[in-house]
Amino acid sequence: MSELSFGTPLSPNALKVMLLGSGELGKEVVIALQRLGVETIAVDRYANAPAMQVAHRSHVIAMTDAAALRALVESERPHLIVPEIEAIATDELARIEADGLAEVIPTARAAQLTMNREGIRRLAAETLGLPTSPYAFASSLAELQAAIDAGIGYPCVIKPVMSSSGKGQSLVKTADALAAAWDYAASAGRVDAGRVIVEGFIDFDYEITQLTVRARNADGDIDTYFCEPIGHLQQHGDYVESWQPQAMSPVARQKARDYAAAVVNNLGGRGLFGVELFIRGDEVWFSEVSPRPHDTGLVTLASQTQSEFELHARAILGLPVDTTMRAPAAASAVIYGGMDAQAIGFAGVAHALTVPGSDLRLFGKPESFVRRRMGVALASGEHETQARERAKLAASRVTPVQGKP
Ligand SMILES: Nc1ncnc2c1ncn2[C@@H]1O[C@H](COP(=O)(O)OP(=O)(O)OP(=O)(O)O)[C@@H](O)[C@H]1O
Ligand SMILES: NCC(=O)N[C@@H]1O[C@H](COP(=O)([O-])[O-])[C@@H](O)[C@H]1O
Ligand SMILES: [Mg+2]
Repeated sequence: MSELSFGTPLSPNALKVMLLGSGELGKEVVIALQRLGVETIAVDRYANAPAMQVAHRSHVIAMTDAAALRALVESERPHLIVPEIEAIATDELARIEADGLAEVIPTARAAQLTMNREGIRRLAAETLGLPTSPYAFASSLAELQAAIDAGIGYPCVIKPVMSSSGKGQSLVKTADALAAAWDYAASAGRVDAGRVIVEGFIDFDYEITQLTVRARNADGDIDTYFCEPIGHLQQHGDYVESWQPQAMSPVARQKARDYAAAVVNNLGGRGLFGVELFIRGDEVWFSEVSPRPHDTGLVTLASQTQSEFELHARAILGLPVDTTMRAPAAASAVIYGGMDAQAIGFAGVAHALTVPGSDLRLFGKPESFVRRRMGVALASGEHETQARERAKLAASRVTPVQGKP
């Protein structure tokens, strides 16, 4: 990489970073960048998104619109472009990178491959030979049925190729539920690409996110760094609780690191990656990877010396990183909106924060949905059980309400 020079925000020598996607994860990345004197530009599909509330300025565009994306990058001329969500015109990012307009984090190719489940699954399973669930892709209900009949079988998991946080995802146990799953994938993904992945169901003991960082070492070369494994619980394909560290057998722990390294080193570039893995005994399956901070990694705000957001900021800026923990254990528990309403309030915040070792993030999303993540409770503890109990107790004390609490 060419050396990035740090300057003064809002001046001609500013080091400028543009986030594509401005949710809760981007908000923490912006805060980390601001602390290092970086000028930040937050972009999303709607106004007053969380990261927009802390960035120097913001823009509302359709990020899947290649022309709109190009025009914005040409007018802002950021040094780095940081994808934050799974709904971006990544082919245009590749052109922007090829034209030398800006550097895409971690690389435009990584953004392209991971934005679509087909790209990353074929890379991991077919190119790198990592164990994954059995899978097939389908562009019609008939193709989907044929793939299941040809060997995937039931139960299986059906997901739109472009989606995240479980949007459009179904667990299908019998053939009569298939048509509904196809329709749901088409209507509820982040982008309707008219295509789904169907995966054989893996009956795992537990699942983890292996946060892995590609960052410069003291000699200026890129090294791979691992965080302690993060265990998590998912409901409807969306995370509800996470904790760190997750206890693992030595064999599974080493496989997790090996698989994570294989994937992130193929994707290349600099930054933090969230590698999702399923574990049963000493067996490990690769599931997917985010080439950016991961929602389950919100726990690192309470557990690590440098949170996953600080690690991402440092890595992309070419700075050294420290992946050690600062607490014996920590946990996070999600706070959902629980209602469809604009500008909701939150009751019970002070009571929540009386839980020992607890902390809170309220994201400030302008609109709530029943299953929209609006905040997260964090807690440190002596061990996993204590940290999880504390985080869940703190989260349960925060009550979303209409209007003012
Ligand atoms: N093949 C599978 N077998 C068993 N469980 C699965 C399978 N695929 C997905 N799941 C469950 O559903 C969860 C969400 O799946 P996945 O990570 O693919 O969706 P996502 O929409 O990308 O979610 P996110 O953006 O939150 O990572 C997984 O963490 C796991 O708990
Ligand atoms: N699993 C990926 C993930 O958690 N992404 C995070 O959720 C935001 C979208 O939230 P929204 O759907 O509530 O707008 C994204 O912008 C990102 O911060
Ligand atoms: Mg996932």
